[in-house]
Amino acid sequence: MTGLPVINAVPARVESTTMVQRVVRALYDEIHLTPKPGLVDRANSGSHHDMDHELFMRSIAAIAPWFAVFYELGKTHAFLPEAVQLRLLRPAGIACEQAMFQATGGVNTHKGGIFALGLLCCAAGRLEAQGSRLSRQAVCHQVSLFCHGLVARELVQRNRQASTGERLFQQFGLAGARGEAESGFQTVTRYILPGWQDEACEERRLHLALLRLMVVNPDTNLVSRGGLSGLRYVQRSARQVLAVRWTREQLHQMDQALIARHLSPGGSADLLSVAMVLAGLPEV
Ligand SMILES: CC(C)(COP(=O)(O)OP(=O)(O)OC[C@H]1O[C@@H](n2cnc3c(N)ncnc32)[C@H](O[C@H]2O[C@H](COP(=O)(O)OP(=O)(O)OP(=O)(O)O)[C@@H](O)[C@H]2O)[C@@H]1O)[C@@H](O)C(=O)NCCC(=O)NCCS
Ligand SMILES: Nc1ncnc2[nH]cnc12
Repeated sequence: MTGLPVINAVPARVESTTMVQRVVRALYDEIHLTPKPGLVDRANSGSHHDMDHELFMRSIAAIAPWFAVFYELGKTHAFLPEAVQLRLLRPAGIACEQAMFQATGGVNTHKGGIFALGLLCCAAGRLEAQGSRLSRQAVCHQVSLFCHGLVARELVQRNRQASTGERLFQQFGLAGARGEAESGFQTVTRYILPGWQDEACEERRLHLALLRLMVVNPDTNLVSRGGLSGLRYVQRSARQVLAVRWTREQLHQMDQALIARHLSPGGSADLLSVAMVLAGLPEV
């Protein structure tokens, strides 16, 4: 691949048409959403001392062009077995992570987002090269086929504990981003998309989806920062907010509570971007 394709930042309010544009739009919409309990947004840095809104914008600009690469790799290898696709994708995924780290001075802003959204772009490229229509089910099924056996290969059998995810699997049996991808983003398709239209207002729709994700997602970020008690605290807090006709003030109060506990549901932020992309696809 000579050079990187130019991806213009999606102008505000332009309806995304391609999967790559949907993904880049979702990354911008996620960081724009404010407030987000424990997470970086336009108001504050949440529970992060090493990143802010501007750093996320720099990170998105650096990784955005790579989603077209992931899409093209899906097209190029569309007639190879799904089982080899992740191995063929990973070098580009790691190169994209390096572009992120270069843009952020070594801070991990979008590692999970690159993995999840990169897989979605690759799945879309494969399906479109095969002449198939994109649907939520078809794209998620492709991702689960790409990642079949990933948890067993990389987490169960792994004895060295290199990364956060690998350590947390050994300690708590949580499969993190790998398990979510291998399931075909089941947390999103089963618990978030069915109620996507429960709120008419776009901002409340995203807040509702994020709160619901915090209730159900076994977020390894929360566990790496606060153990299982940290995860349970966030799940309980989100459930309490959802029990009433919540307001932005309640979200702000939850934000302050998570910041005080240094808790950040970064995995749920990534899955919110996944949900935005999938919600834009036809169901079948
Ligand atoms: C496959 C990998 C991406 C797995 O990476 P890792 O071994 O670290 O495993 P996980 O921790 O499970 O996942 C990494 C990130 O995924 C997000 N995440 C966490 N839980 C979930 C979940 N249940 N579902 C989905 N996604 C989840 C999370 O990312 C977000 O949080 C990060 C920012 O928060 P912070 O607390 O500051 O994070 P740090 O502590 O700084 O992170 P560490 O550096 O310490 O880990 C930010 O990344 C958000 O995105 C998890 O951090 C990886 O091993 C891999 O293979 N990468 C190569 C790329 C690739 O293969 N691509 C192919 C397709 S393009
Ligand atoms: N807004 C955000 N804050 C912290 N971590 C994140 N990971 C993805 N989006 C994030």
